[in-house]
Amino acid sequence: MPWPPPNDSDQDQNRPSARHSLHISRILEMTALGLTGRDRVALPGRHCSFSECAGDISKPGRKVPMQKGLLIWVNSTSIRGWRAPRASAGRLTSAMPRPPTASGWPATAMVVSMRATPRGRGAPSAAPAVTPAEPLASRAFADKTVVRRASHRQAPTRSAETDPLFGRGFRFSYDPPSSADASTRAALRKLPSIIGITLRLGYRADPAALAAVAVSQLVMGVATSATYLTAQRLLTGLFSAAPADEKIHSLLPVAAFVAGAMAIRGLCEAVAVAASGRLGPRIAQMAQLTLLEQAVRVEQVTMEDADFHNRLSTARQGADATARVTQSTVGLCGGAVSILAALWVLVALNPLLTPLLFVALAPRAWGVARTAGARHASTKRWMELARQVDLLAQLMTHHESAEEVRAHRVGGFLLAHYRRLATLSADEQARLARGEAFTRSLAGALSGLAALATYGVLLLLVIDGRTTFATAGTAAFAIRSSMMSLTGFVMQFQQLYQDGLLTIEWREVCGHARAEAVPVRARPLIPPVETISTHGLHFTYPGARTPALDGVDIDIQRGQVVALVGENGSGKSTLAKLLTGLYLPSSGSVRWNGVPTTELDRDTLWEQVSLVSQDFVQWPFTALANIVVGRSDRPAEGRRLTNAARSTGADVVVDRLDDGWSTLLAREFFGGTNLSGGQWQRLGLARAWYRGAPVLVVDEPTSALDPAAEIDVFNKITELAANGTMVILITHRLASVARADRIYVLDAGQVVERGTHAALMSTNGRYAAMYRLQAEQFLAT
Ligand SMILES: Nc1ncnc2c1ncn2[C@@H]1O[C@H](COP(=O)(O)OP(=O)(O)OP(=O)(O)O)[C@@H](O)[C@H]1O
Repeated sequence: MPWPPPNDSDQDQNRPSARHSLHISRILEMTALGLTGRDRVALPGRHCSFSECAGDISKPGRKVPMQKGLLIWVNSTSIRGWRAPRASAGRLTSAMPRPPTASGWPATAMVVSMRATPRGRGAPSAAPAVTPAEPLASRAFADKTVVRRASHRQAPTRSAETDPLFGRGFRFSYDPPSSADASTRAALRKLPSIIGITLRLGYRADPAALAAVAVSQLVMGVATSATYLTAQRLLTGLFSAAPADEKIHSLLPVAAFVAGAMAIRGLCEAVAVAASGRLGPRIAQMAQLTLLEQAVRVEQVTMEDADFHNRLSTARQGADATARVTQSTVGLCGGAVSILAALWVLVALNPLLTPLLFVALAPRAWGVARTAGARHASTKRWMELARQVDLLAQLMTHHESAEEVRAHRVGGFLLAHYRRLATLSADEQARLARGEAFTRSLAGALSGLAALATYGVLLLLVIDGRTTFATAGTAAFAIRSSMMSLTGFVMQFQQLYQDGLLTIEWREVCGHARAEAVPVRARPLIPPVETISTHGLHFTYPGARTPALDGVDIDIQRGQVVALVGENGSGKSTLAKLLTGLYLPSSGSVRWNGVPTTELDRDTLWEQVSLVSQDFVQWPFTALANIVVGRSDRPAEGRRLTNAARSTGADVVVDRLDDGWSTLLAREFFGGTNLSGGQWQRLGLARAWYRGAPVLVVDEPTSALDPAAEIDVFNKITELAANGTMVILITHRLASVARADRIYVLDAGQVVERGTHAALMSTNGRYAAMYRLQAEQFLAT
């Protein structure tokens, strides 16, 4: 179907008006991608020229964060040479030709996947926008297009645009690894990189074992070549016309040499196996540690990104795979040494014979690379589905969901969805197996033909008299041996390539995590913390369309209790995370002692923070560990522990436990027990008290506490403030807020009221209304 000719609106760029100037700048921005105003673009429900669509998707004066996974179809091959747009415009992640289909899309259409790229600052800046009025349509459209693409590859798909359980949570990977990875060339190109990663890790983990492996492989190669060459001398001697006793006399040392060479080869093999067996686990351990070291340093906002999580899962597999890569590399080296030895022998015997070896080896090598590439592509594409299947299994077996699974009879429901998703996964495996079977049979058939051709040529060379029988026999022996080695080599290569791709992913994720790590700034925070303030603070979550915080100005002094109140979703917890440097502002600033958090060394900032978040961690450790983990960098201190437990009521909880402080608080382990919600909350508070930092942030600290405990905790919080602690308190219990030095009322990310309880009550605004509403609940009884 031909694209309609450009219409009048294309000319709008040439007639700028106040309204259109923004659109034109957008077009210019997109031109950086290789698009022109006349390129055709498909938006939900309509096709239009790019300039038209730019007019459609931009609202003058309004910046809308770009949607993750927005797909735009363009009939322009010029996009092949695209560059990433300017920093403000997010990042293009892939461009791939769309296959011609009967759906009316032209074969030249390109699919472009765009993703916001929050780089440490918590939110993407303005980018080529999706129309705010049509976000859901855009999403559905994106899903539909992806599913169409998937069906072209005959991969199993989800029938609906959004999954009934996970909504848009299920996506195919937008990276197109299948075509790129499933080729022999790709495999060979990546091999040095894979081996390089393993060698570097091996050198760091155990240089002695690495050296043992390398030397044994080298000696093995020499021994193998020597075996082949002496085989020729044996054959020549055997077929000579000399008398038998003379033959025996001359061939005995040769035979002894062959036996010695074989023994040395066997010994080297044993050394290689032992050394690589030691090396592999150490390499895997080092890879895991490297990944975890990077992961714990990554910005909070990146940790909440689903894509990063997917990649992290693959990378963890990649770290484990490094042990197998080590074994495969050793096996591969062994095979390669044999093949190289054979090659050397063939060159020495008759250089004409060398191409025969390549002919014999090529088909299998091709088959292996193709199969491994397809498997890896599938693993990447279906990573999210695998996680979701796993999650459903966990929900059915985990004790935390057990109650509701039974009481609400959710088991059957979950099982049905598990079956549905697992079937998709099984279908994908079956599809892969079919492809693999085809590739293998083709490679096998080609391999057989190649062997036939090889021996045929050898026979012809003998018949022609171009080579002796002994030389041909040795060549046949070398080729046969190297083909046998090749079987091992091929299997090792397949394993190595498959695991190696995961290893490459490991390295890339480590690099990504390093890039997204909380930066180490030169400017440390100098205690004591006197003030924390925000100035025109804006924050938008990556991928969100509306800001969570929209121009917040607050000021907190040392020794004050400041309360943040407001309706659900008004931005209180988000503000707390920005105040404590867990997120960085999208714009505006958060300042500690006047220094923006973006400039501060946040490790020194976090030194000053005790945090009890809404969903504080219930560590599956002992009661003692649950408290002292608050100051894990120091040995446990008895007096500090006693004070923290007494101040928060955790001592009463621990007294009732069978093993006191040593009681394991994890039902899933032997001897473990669990606590009630309120008991856990006391422990969470005790952890923060034990940490004893000068800035205390408590987000709904008493939601599960009984009334007496709640009053006690608020009294203790007031005492802490009196001793100089800065307290940021988030709660819906307004009775507890009344004593705060200052109250900020948030609504839709903005501070709408501020002041003391008395001042806010006298203004009779939103706070007063909420307070009276709560008070009436008591008075009504
Ligand atoms: N990790 C996140 N990713 C995307 N959006 C988020 C995230 N966390 C919160 N939001 C959104 O940000 C807004 C503010 O949320 P926040 O948790 O700060 O509200 P809150 O005032 O603490 O609410 P509550 O009283 O229910 O705890 C909400 O619209 C919420 O949906």
